[in-house]
Amino acid sequence: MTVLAPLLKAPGEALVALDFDGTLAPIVPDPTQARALPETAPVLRALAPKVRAIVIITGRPALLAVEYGGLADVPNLTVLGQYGLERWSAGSLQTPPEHPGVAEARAKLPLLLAKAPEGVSLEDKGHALAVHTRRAAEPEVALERLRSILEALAEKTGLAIEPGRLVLELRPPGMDKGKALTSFAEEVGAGSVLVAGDDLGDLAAFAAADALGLPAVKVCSGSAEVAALAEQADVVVDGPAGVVALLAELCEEIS
Ligand SMILES: O=P(O)(O)OC[C@H]1O[C@H](O[C@H]2O[C@H](CO)[C@@H](O)[C@H](O)[C@H]2O)[C@H](O)[C@@H](O)[C@@H]1O
Repeated sequence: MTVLAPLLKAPGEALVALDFDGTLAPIVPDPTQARALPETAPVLRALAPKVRAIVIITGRPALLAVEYGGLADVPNLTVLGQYGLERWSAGSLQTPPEHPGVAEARAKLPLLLAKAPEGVSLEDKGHALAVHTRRAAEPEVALERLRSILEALAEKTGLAIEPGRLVLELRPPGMDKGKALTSFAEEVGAGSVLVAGDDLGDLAAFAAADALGLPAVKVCSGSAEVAALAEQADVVVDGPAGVVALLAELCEEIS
């Protein structure tokens, strides 16, 4: 029996919830160069009319996920960006006012990062600040060295630390992918859910999928970098190519 069976009893009620980086877009050294695999948008366009809704829940700003995914013309698609703070659908973006701690952290970070190893970079997402170490010579070492500095800054500015794949983000507290998934599933009246992710931030979405009490399929986009998500998954696929293949299979299985 296919792992997709929980969705196939009433596929028109299924909510398909997808992460972006590492799940639809292969991980690359430079965050500005990440792009969804070219098969992604066509598969989502074909799947959209067959399911209740498709939602992308991402740490990225919603507009960037739409742009980097080539997703602007996918029908029935909502993008919840910045871990659920932002919402994009049908070409329109809702975004909240900036948390005051972000401006404070933005002002302090250049000095704090002045002595960071070469290759450490800052991604300013407006609502959050991400410190990346993937391009450092020793990425894990650099990340550990920065952890206590960034934790202290988060505490001082009222922000939360979001750990990810060779990244530590300072972002407003209070929202996470689990809360975003729960409220969206309730809003659309989902009868089942497929949730796919690759990183620690997706653990909350996996837990929310369990807590909804609906038939659910939790998909881990596998990598050597994150073990915790695979342990919670119903199925581990081979990175973004495996995710898009599974979505194509779902599309085909729904007659
Ligand atoms: O929730 P997601 O869609 O998974 O976004 C999480 C963060 O992903 C991005 O960083 C990751 O991908 C980069 C590009 O492949 C990679 O260079 C980096 O090492 C990864 O951590 C993104 O840059 C962040 O803003 C997202 O929050």
